[in-house]
Amino acid sequence: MKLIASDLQVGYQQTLLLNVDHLSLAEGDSIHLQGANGSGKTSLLKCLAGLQKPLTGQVQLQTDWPTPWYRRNPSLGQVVYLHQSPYLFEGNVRDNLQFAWRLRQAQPHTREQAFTQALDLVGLGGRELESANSLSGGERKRLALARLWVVQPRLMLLDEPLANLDTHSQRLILQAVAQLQANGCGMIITSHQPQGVSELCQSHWHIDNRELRRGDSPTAKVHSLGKNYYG
Ligand SMILES: Nc1ncnc2c1ncn2[C@@H]1O[C@H](COP(=O)(O)OP(=O)(O)OP(=O)(O)O)[C@@H](O)[C@H]1O
Repeated sequence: MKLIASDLQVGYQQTLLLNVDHLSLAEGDSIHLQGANGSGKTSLLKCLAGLQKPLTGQVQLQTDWPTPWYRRNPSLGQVVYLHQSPYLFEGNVRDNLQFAWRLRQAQPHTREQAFTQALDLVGLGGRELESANSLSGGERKRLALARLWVVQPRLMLLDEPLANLDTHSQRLILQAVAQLQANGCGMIITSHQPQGVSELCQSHWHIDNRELRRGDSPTAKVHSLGKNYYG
């Protein structure tokens, strides 16, 4: 599975934030996306996730198998965007996982094990029945990641998952992300804190002067991105 974007212009009405000639995100890729505040990182991730329309250009999802007739949106449960301040559903912690489970194509008998694993991974084990609204900001982010882990997407777009977290929560989040990555999930992760994220990622992209560039070379404009491009 691969997301491919070409001739993309990201922005709002008359405001152009970012030009991208061509990019791809495939399973197994891991990319750290950086850029100044307001440079358009969130907007780019939203365009890639299909949550926002680019000004021009298109984003396509390439799969190795046909989408079943009953699945109107082929990216549902396959490409997941994690918001900076994740939205949690009304109800308890378990309800939030239950919702995510509907998007997972897995045997029903594996559900309880998946829930337990997901909550243990983010340090929320044993708190299934607590109201999601009563969780702290850091715990909410951790639950959102557990929810994402339950889905087991093929591609994920993580928007500042470490922002406003203490070091314990950051470590738990990075651990869960690393496990998804080990399962082959491709990812773009934005973070102003390179510590921990840089080590996880094989590629570094940087938004500079409205262009997407390789982080280690401000002159190398990104054309065909992904694992192979960077060798
Ligand atoms: N719905 C919107 N309508 C108009 N402008 C918007 C909208 N959403 C974001 N913007 C503007 O687009 C610019 C880029 O925002 P975006 O959130 O993509 O940047 P970012 O690189 O993720 O920033 P940060 O590092 O602060 O999270 C900002 O100036 C923002 O005000």
